[in-house]
Amino acid sequence: MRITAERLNWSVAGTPVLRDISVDIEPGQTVGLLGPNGSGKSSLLRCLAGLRLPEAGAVRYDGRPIAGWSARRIARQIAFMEQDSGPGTALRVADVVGLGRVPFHKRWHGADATDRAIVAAALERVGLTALAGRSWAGLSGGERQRAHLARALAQQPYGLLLDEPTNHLDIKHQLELMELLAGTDQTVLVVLHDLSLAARYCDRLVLLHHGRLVTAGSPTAVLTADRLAEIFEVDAELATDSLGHPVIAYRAPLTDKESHDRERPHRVRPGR
Ligand SMILES: Nc1ncnc2c1ncn2[C@@H]1O[C@H](COP(=O)(O)OP(=O)(O)OP(=O)(O)O)[C@@H](O)[C@H]1O
Repeated sequence: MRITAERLNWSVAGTPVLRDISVDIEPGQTVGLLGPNGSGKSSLLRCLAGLRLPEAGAVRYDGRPIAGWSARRIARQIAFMEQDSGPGTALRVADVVGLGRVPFHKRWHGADATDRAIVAAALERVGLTALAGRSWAGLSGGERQRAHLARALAQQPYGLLLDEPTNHLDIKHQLELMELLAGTDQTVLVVLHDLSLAARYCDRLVLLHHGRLVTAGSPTAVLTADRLAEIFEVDAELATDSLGHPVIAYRAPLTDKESHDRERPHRVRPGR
């Protein structure tokens, strides 16, 4: 599925959060959404998931504008895994993952054998089969994160929108998650703070700053030492490891002055 944001603008109490953002994610691509804290990544995902109504612009799935679509209709197309979301109830893990099947239930009907098989397969895919019967409340942060991914997979969506899904995951599970995302033929937009993971696993990267799109393109085109200095305010070195994977070594945070001294014309400033 192609997911498109077309000149999106969204603000809170008159303060612009997203400014004229256009992004086009081709079917089957895994795209990393990057940017410093507060740059608008979660807000953009929420607009793309139909949870925020942009003041201007459009969100399209396969070219069709989603304005006015029901939550159920959207949930049959895309799954959205939010940051640190959780039912916070006494549900079992399998019940939480089963919530991913709700958009497909017939009216007044609960889960059937097909739903249960899909939930079991999703739990297996994230390595949580053994915890299916456990109470949600007792899960660790990383287990919850994997269960949320299983819920999103159980939706069998055409598109996946994931907000920092590697939070709480140990390194093995981070790599497994990224391999799953890179290997799926679903369209994926994933918010990541780990720039090395993003560079290694994503087909393309989209970089936001102060609610604006700075650039979008291949990892090598987007992640340059100058951009890391100007946008993320760190002094960093980009290299390739012995396996050929891109790695970013951080030398130090930059002071405001040092970062401004590296400023280039493409730097996005608040209020412009
Ligand atoms: N509902 C809201 N009410 C008030 N301010 C909001 C709301 N949603 C977003 N914002 C503000 O908009 C800006 C962008 O927030 P957003 O959560 O999209 O950033 P982000 O890039 O996902 O940040 P982070 O990396 O810290 O998760 C922030 O300054 C945030 O405080």
